[in-house]
Amino acid sequence: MNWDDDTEATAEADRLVAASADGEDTAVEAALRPKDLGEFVGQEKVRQQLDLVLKAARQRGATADHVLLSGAPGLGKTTLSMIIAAEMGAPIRITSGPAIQHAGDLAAILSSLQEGEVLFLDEIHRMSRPAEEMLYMAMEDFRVDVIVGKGPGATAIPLELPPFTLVGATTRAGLLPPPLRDRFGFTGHMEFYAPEELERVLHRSARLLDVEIDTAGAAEIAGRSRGTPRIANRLLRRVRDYAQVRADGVINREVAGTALQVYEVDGRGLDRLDRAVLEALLKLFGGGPVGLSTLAVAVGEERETVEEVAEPFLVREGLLARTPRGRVATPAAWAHLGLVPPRQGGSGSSGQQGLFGA
Ligand SMILES: Nc1ncnc2c1ncn2[C@@H]1O[C@H](COP(=O)(O)OP(=O)(O)OP(=O)(O)O)[C@@H](O)[C@H]1O
Ligand SMILES: [Mg+2]
Repeated sequence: MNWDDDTEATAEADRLVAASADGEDTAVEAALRPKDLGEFVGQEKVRQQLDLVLKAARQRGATADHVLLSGAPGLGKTTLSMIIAAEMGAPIRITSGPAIQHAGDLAAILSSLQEGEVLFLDEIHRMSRPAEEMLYMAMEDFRVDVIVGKGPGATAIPLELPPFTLVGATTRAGLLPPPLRDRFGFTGHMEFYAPEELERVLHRSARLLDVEIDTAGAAEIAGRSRGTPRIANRLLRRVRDYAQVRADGVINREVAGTALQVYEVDGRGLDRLDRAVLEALLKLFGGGPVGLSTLAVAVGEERETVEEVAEPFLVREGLLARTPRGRVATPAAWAHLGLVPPRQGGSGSSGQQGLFGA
């Protein structure tokens, strides 16, 4: 089993720009979740495809095919699973891979499903092996074998299940065994959101939270939200606090910008840790290449924290590259911190090339 994302979650926990949910998110997210496909912002492809899958099933009066949703944390997988149930007019049962360690746990859930019910299985890549194998048969034949007894006397009692729709969610589609992946009729890959889409999310959330925000204010927050609605909504709540205490309650560009400066989230969504990593790389190591361990010591963080918490976003933003010789800053990193890269030594003609040569 793969438990390695636990370290990441702990190290991430106290960050304002963490993509994973914290306690406060969990409390307010239910209120901010779009309730149907029409309200769900962005993800045009997945939305259109899903719309067809669900409409066709409804027309046939059938249960929808199993759906797999994959994508980074906070992009709307849980939200979409609830929308699927709502669109099908079906009840939804919510559980997760780590909660199902024994095949028996899964058998209990499956055998109590109603016809047409949506079973949402979050973090499906973290299910135990025996449960996974039981799921294969349940998905394909709507049947499970319940094993009674132990050893040579054990018998398998077949149990018919009502047709149901499994909606699996994973942040790591690559970790799913192919036989499991193949049993989904439809796979939706969730992408990071464009700034304009996040602006729409923000205007909608502001309306629900009853706070006034103008176009420029929403744009300011959207640009710092790392392509992720969950982060956009969290930043909105912090900016709302600032607007309430220090301004007249209205969120405009200046209020949003100043508030996020207070919380150390910069114009591109980098926080203190991200900037510390970049600054060390540029100022202490001339832009690299430098080894991960050295870089971690320089910023006073664990190796894993730098690698799993800070780097993925820096790489995605094209600010940092991981090369076989070590970590290297890109020209965009120098520009972002307002620094000038040192002239490369040697022939001169190798210039930038030297920075990226592996
Ligand atoms: N397309 C969207 N339109 C509007 N709001 C969205 C959208 N996607 C996500 N959100 C908001 O972002 C928050 C996080 O979404 P959600 O919980 O569905 O993410 P997730 O992909 O399930 O994350 P995780 O991987 O951590 O489980 C929710 O509060 C939801 O309101
Ligand atoms: Mg979720």
